[in-house]
Amino acid sequence: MSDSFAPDLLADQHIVVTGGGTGLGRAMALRFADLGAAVTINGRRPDPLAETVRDIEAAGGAAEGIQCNVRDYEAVQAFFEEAEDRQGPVTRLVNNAAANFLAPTEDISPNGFDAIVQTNLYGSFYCTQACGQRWLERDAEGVVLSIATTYAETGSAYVVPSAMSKAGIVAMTRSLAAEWGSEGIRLNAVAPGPFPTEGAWDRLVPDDDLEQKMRERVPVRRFGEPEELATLASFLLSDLSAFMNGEVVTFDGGEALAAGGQFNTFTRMPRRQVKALMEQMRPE
Ligand SMILES: CCCCCCCCC/C=C/C(=O)SCCNC(=O)CCNC(=O)[C@H](O)C(C)(C)COP(=O)(O)OP(=O)(O)OC[C@H]1O[C@@H](n2cnc3c(N)ncnc32)[C@H](O)[C@@H]1OP(=O)(O)O
Ligand SMILES: NC(=O)C1=CN([C@@H]2O[C@H](COP(=O)(O)OP(=O)(O)OC[C@H]3O[C@@H](n4cnc5c(N)ncnc54)[C@H](OP(=O)(O)O)[C@@H]3O)[C@@H](O)[C@H]2O)C=CC1
Repeated sequence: MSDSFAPDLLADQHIVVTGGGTGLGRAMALRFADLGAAVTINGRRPDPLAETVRDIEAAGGAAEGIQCNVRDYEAVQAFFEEAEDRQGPVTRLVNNAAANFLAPTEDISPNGFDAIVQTNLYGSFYCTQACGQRWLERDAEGVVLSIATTYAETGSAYVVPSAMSKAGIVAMTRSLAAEWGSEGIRLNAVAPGPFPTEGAWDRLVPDDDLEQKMRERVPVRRFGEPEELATLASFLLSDLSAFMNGEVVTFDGGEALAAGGQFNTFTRMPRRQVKALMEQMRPE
Protein backbone atom coordinates (compact mmCIF):
# COMPACT_ATOMS: atom_id res chain seq x y z
CA MET A 1 0.00 0.00 0.00
CA SER A 2 1.33 3.45 -0.81
CA ASP A 3 1.10 6.36 1.57
CA SER A 4 2.39 9.87 1.54
CA PHE A 5 4.38 9.91 4.77
CA ALA A 6 7.87 11.33 4.53
CA PRO A 7 10.18 8.35 3.96
CA ASP A 8 12.11 9.25 7.13
CA LEU A 9 9.01 9.73 9.33
CA LEU A 10 10.34 7.33 11.96
CA ALA A 11 14.09 7.77 11.43
CA ASP A 12 16.04 7.99 14.71
CA GLN A 13 13.40 5.91 16.48
CA HIS A 14 14.04 2.52 18.07
CA ILE A 15 10.63 0.88 18.19
CA VAL A 16 9.76 -2.26 20.15
CA VAL A 17 6.81 -4.22 18.81
CA THR A 18 5.73 -7.03 21.13
CA GLY A 19 4.39 -10.03 19.26
CA GLY A 20 5.98 -8.52 16.17
CA GLY A 21 6.70 -11.78 14.34
CA THR A 22 3.16 -12.37 13.06
CA GLY A 23 -0.07 -10.72 11.99
CA LEU A 24 -0.63 -7.07 12.82
CA GLY A 25 2.64 -6.81 14.76
CA ARG A 26 4.60 -8.02 11.75
CA ALA A 27 2.83 -5.56 9.43
CA MET A 28 3.63 -2.70 11.81
CA ALA A 29 7.27 -3.76 12.21
CA LEU A 30 7.73 -3.89 8.42
CA ARG A 31 6.18 -0.44 7.97
CA PHE A 32 8.10 1.18 10.82
CA ALA A 33 11.38 -0.13 9.41
CA ASP A 34 10.38 1.12 5.97
CA LEU A 35 9.88 4.57 7.48
CA GLY A 36 13.40 4.56 8.90
CA ALA A 37 13.05 3.12 12.40
CA ALA A 38 15.25 0.48 13.99
CA VAL A 39 12.78 -2.18 15.10
CA THR A 40 13.02 -4.83 17.81
CA ILE A 41 10.33 -7.50 17.87
CA ASN A 42 9.63 -10.17 20.45
CA GLY A 43 7.49 -13.26 20.89
CA ARG A 44 7.84 -16.78 22.26
CA ARG A 45 8.52 -18.65 19.00
CA PRO A 46 11.86 -18.04 17.28
CA ASP A 47 10.76 -18.87 13.71
CA PRO A 48 8.27 -16.02 13.10
CA LEU A 49 10.76 -13.59 14.64
CA ALA A 50 13.56 -14.76 12.36
CA GLU A 51 11.34 -14.62 9.28
CA THR A 52 10.14 -11.08 9.97
CA VAL A 53 13.67 -9.87 10.74
CA ARG A 54 14.85 -11.45 7.50
CA ASP A 55 12.10 -9.71 5.52
CA ILE A 56 12.85 -6.32 7.09
CA GLU A 57 16.55 -6.69 6.40
CA ALA A 58 15.89 -7.83 2.84
CA ALA A 59 13.99 -4.56 2.31
CA GLY A 60 16.99 -2.60 3.63
CA GLY A 61 15.71 -2.02 7.18
CA ALA A 62 17.20 -2.62 10.63
CA ALA A 63 15.60 -5.22 12.88
CA GLU A 64 16.33 -7.57 15.73
CA GLY A 65 14.18 -10.41 17.04
CA ILE A 66 14.50 -11.46 20.68
CA GLN A 67 12.58 -14.35 22.22
CA CYS A 68 10.58 -13.23 25.24
CA ASN A 69 7.46 -14.29 27.09
CA VAL A 70 5.80 -11.04 28.14
CA ARG A 71 3.96 -12.83 30.97
CA ASP A 72 7.31 -13.15 32.75
CA TYR A 73 8.47 -9.96 34.51
CA GLU A 74 12.14 -10.96 34.66
CA ALA A 75 12.11 -11.97 31.00
CA VAL A 76 10.71 -8.55 30.05
CA GLN A 77 13.48 -6.81 32.02
CA ALA A 78 16.11 -8.92 30.26
CA PHE A 79 14.44 -8.27 26.88
CA PHE A 80 14.74 -4.48 27.17
CA GLU A 81 18.38 -4.77 28.33
CA GLU A 82 19.16 -6.90 25.29
CA ALA A 83 17.16 -4.71 22.89
CA GLU A 84 19.08 -1.62 24.00
CA ASP A 85 22.44 -3.40 23.90
CA ARG A 86 21.74 -4.31 20.29
CA GLN A 87 20.15 -1.13 18.88
CA GLY A 88 20.47 1.66 21.46
CA PRO A 89 17.82 3.35 23.62
CA VAL A 90 14.24 2.31 22.94
CA THR A 91 12.12 5.36 22.05
CA ARG A 92 8.72 3.87 21.16
CA LEU A 93 6.74 0.84 22.35
CA VAL A 94 3.84 -0.99 20.72
CA ASN A 95 1.99 -3.33 23.09
CA ASN A 96 0.69 -5.75 20.49
CA ALA A 97 1.32 -9.26 21.89
CA ALA A 98 -1.93 -10.86 22.96
CA ALA A 99 -3.73 -14.11 23.62
CA ASN A 100 -7.36 -14.97 23.08
CA PHE A 101 -9.74 -17.87 22.55
CA LEU A 102 -13.49 -18.35 22.28
CA ALA A 103 -14.90 -20.08 25.33
CA PRO A 104 -18.06 -20.24 27.41
CA THR A 105 -17.00 -18.31 30.51
CA GLU A 106 -18.21 -20.93 32.98
CA ASP A 107 -15.78 -23.44 31.43
CA ILE A 108 -12.59 -21.36 31.62
CA SER A 109 -9.99 -22.81 33.99
CA PRO A 110 -7.77 -20.62 36.19
CA ASN A 111 -4.88 -21.47 33.92
CA GLY A 112 -6.84 -20.45 30.83
CA PHE A 113 -7.80 -17.13 32.43
CA ASP A 114 -4.18 -16.53 33.42
CA ALA A 115 -2.87 -17.36 29.95
CA ILE A 116 -4.91 -14.52 28.50
CA VAL A 117 -4.85 -11.91 31.25
CA GLN A 118 -1.15 -12.34 32.03
CA THR A 119 -0.23 -11.94 28.37
CA ASN A 120 -2.48 -8.98 27.58
CA LEU A 121 -2.68 -7.02 30.81
CA TYR A 122 0.42 -7.96 32.78
CA GLY A 123 2.58 -8.11 29.63
CA SER A 124 1.48 -4.64 28.52
CA PHE A 125 2.10 -3.25 32.01
CA TYR A 126 5.54 -4.86 32.34
CA CYS A 127 6.66 -3.48 28.96
CA THR A 128 5.13 -0.05 29.50
CA GLN A 129 6.66 0.28 32.95
CA ALA A 130 10.08 -0.83 31.68
CA CYS A 131 9.97 1.89 29.02
CA GLY A 132 8.56 4.55 31.35
CA GLN A 133 11.27 3.90 33.92
CA ARG A 134 13.96 4.32 31.28
CA TRP A 135 12.44 7.46 29.74
CA LEU A 136 11.88 9.17 33.11
CA GLU A 137 15.39 8.31 34.25
CA ARG A 138 16.86 9.70 31.01
CA ASP A 139 14.54 12.68 30.82
CA ALA A 140 13.66 11.40 27.37
CA GLU A 141 10.37 11.71 25.53
CA GLY A 142 8.57 8.53 24.50
CA VAL A 143 5.39 7.13 23.00
CA VAL A 144 3.47 3.98 23.88
CA LEU A 145 0.80 2.62 21.56
CA SER A 146 -1.31 -0.29 22.77
CA ILE A 147 -3.50 -2.48 20.60
CA ALA A 148 -6.88 -2.79 22.32
CA THR A 149 -10.21 -3.94 20.83
CA THR A 150 -13.57 -2.30 20.32
CA TYR A 151 -15.13 -4.64 22.89
CA ALA A 152 -12.89 -3.16 25.59
CA GLU A 153 -15.63 -0.51 25.75
CA THR A 154 -18.73 -2.61 25.18
CA GLY A 155 -17.69 -5.98 26.58
CA SER A 156 -18.34 -9.13 24.55
CA ALA A 157 -19.74 -12.56 25.20
CA TYR A 158 -17.38 -15.57 24.91
CA VAL A 159 -14.13 -13.59 25.09
CA VAL A 160 -14.41 -12.37 28.67
CA PRO A 161 -10.74 -12.61 29.78
CA SER A 162 -9.71 -10.77 26.62
CA ALA A 163 -12.36 -8.08 27.11
CA MET A 164 -11.35 -7.64 30.76
CA SER A 165 -7.67 -7.37 29.96
CA LYS A 166 -8.11 -5.04 26.98
CA ALA A 167 -10.30 -2.78 29.13
CA GLY A 168 -7.43 -2.72 31.62
CA ILE A 169 -5.03 -1.71 28.86
CA VAL A 170 -7.32 1.18 27.95
CA ALA A 171 -7.43 2.22 31.63
CA MET A 172 -3.62 2.07 31.78
CA THR A 173 -3.38 4.20 28.63
CA ARG A 174 -5.68 6.89 29.98
CA SER A 175 -4.16 6.86 33.47
CA LEU A 176 -0.56 7.15 32.33
CA ALA A 177 -1.43 9.76 29.70
CA ALA A 178 -2.25 11.95 32.69
CA GLU A 179 0.57 10.76 34.94
CA TRP A 180 3.43 10.90 32.46
CA GLY A 181 2.21 13.53 29.96
CA SER A 182 4.05 16.34 31.71
CA GLU A 183 7.27 14.30 31.36
CA GLY A 184 6.98 14.13 27.58
CA ILE A 185 5.58 10.60 27.45
CA ARG A 186 2.41 10.02 25.41
CA LEU A 187 0.21 6.93 25.45
CA ASN A 188 -2.53 6.09 22.99
CA ALA A 189 -4.38 2.98 21.90
CA VAL A 190 -5.99 1.64 18.76
CA ALA A 191 -9.19 -0.39 18.92
CA PRO A 192 -9.18 -2.45 15.72
CA GLY A 193 -12.20 -4.16 14.25
CA PRO A 194 -11.69 -7.46 12.44
CA PHE A 195 -8.39 -7.93 10.60
CA PRO A 196 -7.94 -11.40 9.13
CA THR A 197 -4.71 -12.68 10.66
CA GLU A 198 -3.91 -16.36 11.09
CA GLY A 199 -3.59 -15.94 14.87
CA ALA A 200 -7.02 -14.35 15.29
CA TRP A 201 -8.89 -16.34 12.65
CA ASP A 202 -7.66 -19.76 13.86
CA ARG A 203 -8.94 -18.99 17.34
CA LEU A 204 -11.98 -16.78 16.76
CA VAL A 205 -13.62 -17.63 13.45
CA PRO A 206 -15.29 -21.06 13.62
CA ASP A 207 -16.39 -21.33 9.96
CA ASP A 208 -16.91 -19.50 6.64
CA ASP A 209 -20.55 -18.81 7.32
CA LEU A 210 -19.75 -16.96 10.53
CA GLU A 211 -16.95 -15.14 8.78
CA GLN A 212 -19.44 -13.87 6.19
CA LYS A 213 -21.83 -12.76 8.93
CA MET A 214 -18.99 -10.92 10.66
CA ARG A 215 -18.14 -9.16 7.39
CA GLU A 216 -21.75 -8.06 6.96
CA ARG A 217 -21.65 -6.42 10.39
CA VAL A 218 -19.08 -3.97 9.08
CA PRO A 219 -20.71 -0.96 7.36
CA VAL A 220 -17.95 -0.73 4.76
CA ARG A 221 -18.54 -4.45 4.04
CA ARG A 222 -14.98 -5.63 4.34
CA PHE A 223 -12.37 -6.52 6.94
CA GLY A 224 -9.37 -4.34 7.64
CA GLU A 225 -5.98 -4.87 6.06
CA PRO A 226 -2.94 -5.11 8.35
CA GLU A 227 -1.16 -2.48 6.24
CA GLU A 228 -3.95 -0.01 7.01
CA LEU A 229 -3.38 -0.49 10.73
CA ALA A 230 0.35 -0.07 10.18
CA THR A 231 -0.28 3.29 8.52
CA LEU A 232 -2.36 4.50 11.47
CA ALA A 233 0.21 3.20 13.97
CA SER A 234 3.01 5.03 12.13
CA PHE A 235 1.10 8.28 12.48
CA LEU A 236 0.41 7.62 16.17
CA LEU A 237 4.07 6.89 16.93
CA SER A 238 5.33 9.92 15.03
CA ASP A 239 5.44 13.57 15.98
CA LEU A 240 2.55 14.18 13.55
CA SER A 241 0.30 13.13 16.44
CA ALA A 242 2.25 15.03 19.14
CA PHE A 243 -0.89 16.55 20.69
CA MET A 244 -2.75 13.24 20.93
CA ASN A 245 -2.49 11.68 24.36
CA GLY A 246 -4.78 9.24 26.17
CA GLU A 247 -6.87 8.58 23.07
CA VAL A 248 -8.35 5.29 21.89
CA VAL A 249 -8.72 5.37 18.13
CA THR A 250 -11.44 3.06 16.84
CA PHE A 251 -10.39 1.57 13.50
CA ASP A 252 -13.11 -0.76 12.41
CA GLY A 253 -14.98 0.43 9.31
CA GLY A 254 -17.79 1.59 11.59
CA GLU A 255 -18.49 -1.91 12.99
CA ALA A 256 -18.79 -1.03 16.67
CA LEU A 257 -21.08 1.93 16.08
CA ALA A 258 -23.27 -0.03 13.69
CA ALA A 259 -23.67 -2.85 16.22
CA GLY A 260 -24.98 -0.37 18.76
CA GLY A 261 -27.84 1.26 16.81
CA GLN A 262 -30.98 -0.80 17.27
CA PHE A 263 -32.21 -0.23 13.72
CA ASN A 264 -28.85 -0.70 12.08
CA THR A 265 -29.90 -4.25 11.32
CA PHE A 266 -31.88 -2.78 8.38
CA THR A 267 -28.58 -1.93 6.71
CA ARG A 268 -28.07 -5.63 6.09
CA MET A 269 -31.17 -5.76 3.87
CA PRO A 270 -31.22 -4.39 0.31
CA ARG A 271 -31.86 -0.66 0.53
CA ARG A 272 -34.77 -0.83 -1.91
CA GLN A 273 -36.51 -3.39 0.32
CA VAL A 274 -35.97 -1.24 3.40
CA LYS A 275 -37.41 1.79 1.64
CA ALA A 276 -40.47 -0.19 0.56
CA LEU A 277 -41.04 -1.42 4.13
CA MET A 278 -40.79 2.07 5.50
CA GLU A 279 -43.00 3.51 2.81
CA GLN A 280 -45.74 1.02 3.83
CA MET A 281 -45.58 2.29 7.38
CA ARG A 282 -46.11 5.97 6.52
CA PRO A 283 -49.49 7.29 7.53
CA GLU A 284 -51.89 7.86 4.58
C1 LIG B 1 -14.46 -12.33 12.06
C2 LIG B 1 -14.42 -12.47 13.53
C3 LIG B 1 -13.15 -12.15 14.24
C4 LIG B 1 -13.06 -10.73 14.56
C5 LIG B 1 -12.03 -10.41 15.58
C6 LIG B 1 -12.66 -9.44 16.51
C7 LIG B 1 -11.79 -8.84 17.50
C8 LIG B 1 -10.96 -9.76 18.32
C9 LIG B 1 -10.15 -8.99 19.28
C10 LIG B 1 -8.98 -9.66 19.79
C11 LIG B 1 -8.28 -10.51 19.04
C12 LIG B 1 -7.08 -11.16 19.55
O1 LIG B 1 -6.59 -10.97 20.63
S1 LIG B 1 -6.42 -12.22 18.43
C13 LIG B 1 -4.93 -12.81 19.11
C14 LIG B 1 -4.89 -14.24 18.87
N1 LIG B 1 -3.53 -14.73 19.09
C15 LIG B 1 -3.22 -15.48 20.13
O2 LIG B 1 -4.06 -15.87 20.95
C16 LIG B 1 -1.77 -15.86 20.23
C17 LIG B 1 -1.38 -16.46 21.55
N2 LIG B 1 -2.22 -17.59 21.93
C18 LIG B 1 -1.77 -18.72 22.51
O3 LIG B 1 -0.58 -18.85 22.77
C19 LIG B 1 -2.76 -19.80 22.83
O4 LIG B 1 -3.84 -19.75 21.95
C20 LIG B 1 -3.26 -19.73 24.30
C21 LIG B 1 -4.21 -20.89 24.54
C22 LIG B 1 -3.99 -18.41 24.60
C23 LIG B 1 -2.08 -19.84 25.28
O5 LIG B 1 -1.28 -20.93 24.99
P1 LIG B 1 -0.24 -21.56 26.03
O6 LIG B 1 0.60 -22.54 25.26
O7 LIG B 1 0.44 -20.50 26.77
O8 LIG B 1 -1.11 -22.26 27.05
P2 LIG B 1 -1.90 -23.66 27.00
O9 LIG B 1 -1.19 -24.54 27.97
O10 LIG B 1 -2.12 -24.18 25.63
O11 LIG B 1 -3.30 -23.21 27.58
C24 LIG B 1 -3.41 -22.53 28.81
C25 LIG B 1 -4.77 -22.84 29.39
O12 LIG B 1 -5.77 -22.34 28.51
C26 LIG B 1 -6.70 -23.39 28.21
N3 LIG B 1 -7.25 -23.20 26.85
C27 LIG B 1 -6.56 -23.15 25.72
N4 LIG B 1 -7.39 -22.98 24.67
C28 LIG B 1 -8.65 -22.96 25.19
C29 LIG B 1 -9.94 -22.81 24.62
N5 LIG B 1 -10.11 -22.66 23.28
N6 LIG B 1 -11.00 -22.84 25.44
C30 LIG B 1 -10.85 -22.97 26.78
N7 LIG B 1 -9.63 -23.09 27.38
C31 LIG B 1 -8.55 -23.10 26.59
C32 LIG B 1 -5.87 -24.65 28.31
O13 LIG B 1 -6.69 -25.80 28.50
C33 LIG B 1 -5.01 -24.34 29.53
O14 LIG B 1 -5.73 -24.50 30.71
P3 LIG B 1 -5.61 -25.85 31.65
O15 LIG B 1 -6.15 -26.97 30.82
O16 LIG B 1 -6.41 -25.53 32.84
O17 LIG B 1 -4.14 -26.03 31.95
N1 LIG C 1 -6.84 -9.58 14.16
C1 LIG C 1 -7.87 -8.94 14.67
O1 LIG C 1 -8.97 -8.95 14.11
C2 LIG C 1 -7.71 -8.13 15.91
C3 LIG C 1 -6.56 -8.13 16.65
N2 LIG C 1 -6.48 -7.34 17.75
C4 LIG C 1 -5.23 -7.28 18.50
O2 LIG C 1 -4.16 -7.13 17.59
C5 LIG C 1 -2.98 -7.66 18.17
C6 LIG C 1 -2.32 -8.62 17.20
O3 LIG C 1 -3.17 -9.72 16.95
P1 LIG C 1 -3.05 -10.58 15.61
O4 LIG C 1 -1.91 -10.08 14.81
O5 LIG C 1 -4.39 -10.64 15.02
O6 LIG C 1 -2.74 -12.04 16.20
P2 LIG C 1 -1.38 -12.90 16.31
O7 LIG C 1 -1.75 -14.15 17.02
O8 LIG C 1 -0.73 -12.99 14.99
O9 LIG C 1 -0.46 -11.99 17.22
C7 LIG C 1 -0.16 -12.22 18.56
C8 LIG C 1 1.33 -12.16 18.73
O10 LIG C 1 1.62 -12.10 20.11
C9 LIG C 1 2.66 -13.01 20.41
N3 LIG C 1 2.49 -13.48 21.77
C10 LIG C 1 1.44 -14.17 22.29
N4 LIG C 1 1.67 -14.47 23.57
C11 LIG C 1 2.87 -13.93 23.87
C12 LIG C 1 3.67 -13.91 25.05
N5 LIG C 1 3.25 -14.49 26.18
N6 LIG C 1 4.87 -13.27 25.01
C13 LIG C 1 5.29 -12.68 23.87
N7 LIG C 1 4.59 -12.68 22.73
C14 LIG C 1 3.39 -13.30 22.74
C15 LIG C 1 2.51 -14.13 19.41
O11 LIG C 1 3.75 -14.80 19.19
P3 LIG C 1 4.15 -16.15 19.97
O12 LIG C 1 2.93 -17.03 19.93
O13 LIG C 1 5.31 -16.66 19.21
O14 LIG C 1 4.52 -15.74 21.35
C16 LIG C 1 2.06 -13.37 18.17
O15 LIG C 1 3.18 -12.97 17.43
C17 LIG C 1 -3.40 -8.28 19.50
O16 LIG C 1 -3.21 -7.35 20.53
C18 LIG C 1 -4.88 -8.51 19.29
O17 LIG C 1 -5.57 -8.58 20.51
C19 LIG C 1 -7.50 -6.56 18.16
C20 LIG C 1 -8.67 -6.55 17.49
C21 LIG C 1 -8.88 -7.32 16.30
